[in-house]
Amino acid sequence: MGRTRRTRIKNKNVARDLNLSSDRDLVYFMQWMTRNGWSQLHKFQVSEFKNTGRGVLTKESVHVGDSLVKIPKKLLITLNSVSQSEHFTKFTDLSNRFSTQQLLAAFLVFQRHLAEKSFWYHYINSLPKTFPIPAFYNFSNDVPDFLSEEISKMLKKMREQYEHFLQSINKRLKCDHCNNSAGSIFDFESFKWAWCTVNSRAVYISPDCGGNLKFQLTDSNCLALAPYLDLFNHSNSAKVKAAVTSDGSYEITTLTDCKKFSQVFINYGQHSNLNLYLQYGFILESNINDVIPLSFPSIVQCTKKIYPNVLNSMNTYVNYISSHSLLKNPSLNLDGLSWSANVIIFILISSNRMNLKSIEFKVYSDDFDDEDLQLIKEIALILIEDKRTELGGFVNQLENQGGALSSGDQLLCHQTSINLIKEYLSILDKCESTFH
Ligand SMILES: C[S@@+](CC[C@H](N)C(=O)[O-])C[C@H]1O[C@@H](n2cnc3c(N)ncnc32)[C@H](O)[C@@H]1O
Repeated sequence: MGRTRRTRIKNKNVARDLNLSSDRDLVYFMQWMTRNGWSQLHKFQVSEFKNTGRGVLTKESVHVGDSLVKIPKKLLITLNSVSQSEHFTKFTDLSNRFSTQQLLAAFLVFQRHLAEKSFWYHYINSLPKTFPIPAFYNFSNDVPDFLSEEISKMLKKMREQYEHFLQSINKRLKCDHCNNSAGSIFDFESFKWAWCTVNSRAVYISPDCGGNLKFQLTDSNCLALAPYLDLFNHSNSAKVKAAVTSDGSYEITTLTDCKKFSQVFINYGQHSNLNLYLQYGFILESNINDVIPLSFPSIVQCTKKIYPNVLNSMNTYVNYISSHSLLKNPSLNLDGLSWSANVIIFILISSNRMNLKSIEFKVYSDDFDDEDLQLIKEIALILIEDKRTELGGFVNQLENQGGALSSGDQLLCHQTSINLIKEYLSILDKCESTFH
């Protein structure tokens, strides 16, 4: 192959991303950051990537130990910023207790409504208008139960925080800026946008960094929005260190190298795909942190296929399982069964052959003999086959629904739910292979 053609093919693979540095909102945003004490530490360029959407590309090599970003204290939105805003605090009844996320979200709603009058105007303009997060689209009716339960929980939390905030403000009080009432400024749609912004973009800070607060909190004050840092996407292979420097800046140092002209990732933490989907609206292929959650009834149902009487003699054992938190997060994963799934199956199949003391001894000494392991394996293979059938059905059902959706992020959210389940199917194959 000639050199020119080889180069062209190589470039085709790397150069699919779109340079966003001349995007008007981003230009104003960077200018505002610079005016307020921020400076670019590397030749970074905000770009649109084919697989991950908007993120940060580096035009030079970045090495272990390099600082990626340093966001000045003045540009961080913390509860201290919220506390200091008299415009905002005058609406709220300070005898109430709030959560950090609730206050940051409400503050963002208020700042967005101030438009050009807000110090954060250019930051707010740089934020996405919609999110490919299932709770943002109220997807809970169109997806399998295990997903809709999680989405409903998230929606419920968001709703409750909104309702509670609304009850804690003087709704009739007029805003000095626009003369509208507080009740009309803090509408649910704006709150939902702000809540999803905080949920998918806030970083953890030490509670001490928040300063003196006017508010009483229901949690520890440990979240902040960090403009520009929140343009970095996540990868499991990225390793970073976060620290608040002596001048109060929020600094991220990379513990992995980044090649010239590649995307610079940070790490949001060790999340399963379900968690990534619910909180951030994306999933990772072959995610090492991924697991397929199992419900206790589904384990019992599969066990009954070989041991039909299993539940009849089991009240003591079920109590034992519940009281020892063994029901916590049973799952299938790339290495087989999680510890709790293993133990639940073992207890279920042993209830007719052993007394509780012997079972307990085996569970806590992890002393399963070949016969035990063979019996557990038989149930595990049934569980895997059942899950495969169930998940295959969900994929078909979701693929048939896709046509009715129109908006970009809504479609993306729908496609991600299909990809999540397809990833589960591939985990099942790997999980099964550990038993052969
Ligand atoms: C902190 S923001 C990162 C910047 C964001 N992409 C933007 O355009 O502003 C987090 C959001 O970025 C997206 N994201 C982050 N990492 C991703 C990844 N590896 N693949 C796909 N989307 C990702 C998700 O939409 C997530 O909710």
